[in-house]
Amino acid sequence: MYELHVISDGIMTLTQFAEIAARIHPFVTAIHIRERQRTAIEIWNGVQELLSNGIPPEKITVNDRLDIAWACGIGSAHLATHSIPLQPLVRLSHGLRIGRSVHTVEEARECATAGADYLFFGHVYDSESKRGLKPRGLRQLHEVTAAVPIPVIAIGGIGLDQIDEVLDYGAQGIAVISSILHAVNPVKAAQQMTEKLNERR
Ligand SMILES: Cc1nc(C(=O)O)sc1CCOP(=O)(O)O
Repeated sequence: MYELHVISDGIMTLTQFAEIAARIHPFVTAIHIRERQRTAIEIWNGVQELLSNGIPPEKITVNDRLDIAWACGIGSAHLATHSIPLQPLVRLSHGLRIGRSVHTVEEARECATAGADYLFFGHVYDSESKRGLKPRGLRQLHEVTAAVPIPVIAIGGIGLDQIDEVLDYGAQGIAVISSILHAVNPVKAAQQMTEKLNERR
């Protein structure tokens, strides 16, 4: 089953994000709070808003903060290149699904060996979030997917029209910010993407 991850944009409030999440969660695999500028208690409160809006805990992910994931009893945590190393965390994961963003084949191999459950690879296409940085492209996506035995989720500039292509290049799903959160109708966008992913199941 191909995965659809939706990530907070770091711009809207977490209350606004939780309102959108409440409407789109039936169509998505994971809802990520990725808010580098926010404090632990703000992220904690964001998770509580997601939970009280009816998002199942197993669909909620926080970036970089395994402590918050553990304390809130949610399903997963997602680490970045600047996060602490995976290996000691994996030993302590207590059933948490742990993802990791990677940007090279080498990093992908290292993180898979260290015990990551899945990877994000990007940015595949031009992305507003990575303005001025050259996208890594489909060929490198394919190299990463071929190099590791765990699911690789494509990220960066992905909308409905890119889904077929990234799956053709080996991605096991997609992760998005703008094509759902900034869509005129986020529910319709999430629904269309899920339908497209399910067609390819
Ligand atoms: C959060 C993030 N991480 C990336 C990476 O390459 O690791 S690209 C990205 C931004 C994704 O936003 P959009 O779907 O709007 O392009």
